[in-house]
Amino acid sequence: MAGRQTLLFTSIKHKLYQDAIDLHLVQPYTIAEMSDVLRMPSEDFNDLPPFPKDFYNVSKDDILKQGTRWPTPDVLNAQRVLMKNFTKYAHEIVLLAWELLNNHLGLPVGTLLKMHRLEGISGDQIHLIKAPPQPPDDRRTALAEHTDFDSITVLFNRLGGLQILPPGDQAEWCYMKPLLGHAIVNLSDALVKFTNGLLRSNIHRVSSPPGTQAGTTRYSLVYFSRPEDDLILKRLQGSTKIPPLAKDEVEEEINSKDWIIRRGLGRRPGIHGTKAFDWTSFRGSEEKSRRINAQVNLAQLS
Ligand SMILES: O=C(O)CCC(=O)C(=O)O
Ligand SMILES: [Fe+2]
Repeated sequence: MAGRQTLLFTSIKHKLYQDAIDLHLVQPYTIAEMSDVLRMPSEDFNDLPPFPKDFYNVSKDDILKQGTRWPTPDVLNAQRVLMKNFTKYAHEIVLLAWELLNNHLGLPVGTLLKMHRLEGISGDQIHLIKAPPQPPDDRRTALAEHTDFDSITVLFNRLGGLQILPPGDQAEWCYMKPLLGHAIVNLSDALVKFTNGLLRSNIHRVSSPPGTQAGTTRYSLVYFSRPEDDLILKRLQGSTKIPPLAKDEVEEEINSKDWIIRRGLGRRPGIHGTKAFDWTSFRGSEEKSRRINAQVNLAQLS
């Protein structure tokens, strides 16, 4: 873990890395063809929109043939075996993280794992991003500041550009340098809910890659692990480390599927009209995660 409060794991060495590279090798041919399907509007409403890039999401349950089969471009259908292997290996990393966190939090054995089973129906996704080089006079943010709306994100990058914002009001953005043979693991918003803010969501953004890397197309391969669809996202029971709710606090009753839809589609003007640009109604756990008005006893993290 790269810091108790940041709760961002680096250094998970795994045979998965070769699969990730294999998948990257197909991307130059695939993403360009797939990209129009899920294009998102700008997330950055106060500034220039992030620099244009292509991305595409592939559902775990579709790839494992256990859920909805989505219309898929031929170029992706040809890679189903590779995607299936990648999904299984990425999920193994996620299970390892659950074991570690479950122990760390003192939860009953298997609590987190049972909420994120490979065979459980969930919003887990492979997320492919292709970001072209930006001109030297336009090195604006490529992906705006955000937290991920999942439980854990496993991230394979070969180029730099990912930056994280540590906790605290004086915090400054730091680059995360990708290490060969390693994945980066971010903790995300569902864990903030499950632990009532004890674990923080990693606040991150993507800038134009540093130095000479800025001249190269940047591919990201991401696995989003999400709670199973029917689970209600609330503070978990059974750990003495997870802080109690505030007096009279009532948690909202929302299941994982509806929460994902709210976070994922909330910013699409085609669905929500101008309300889509009301960032505050769809944002993640930034306030709790920045710990500026910390209500969480950080000593409990040890
Ligand atoms: O490309 C990256 O390094 C990060 C991507 C990311 O944060 C995301 O897709 O949510
Ligand atoms: Fe992200």
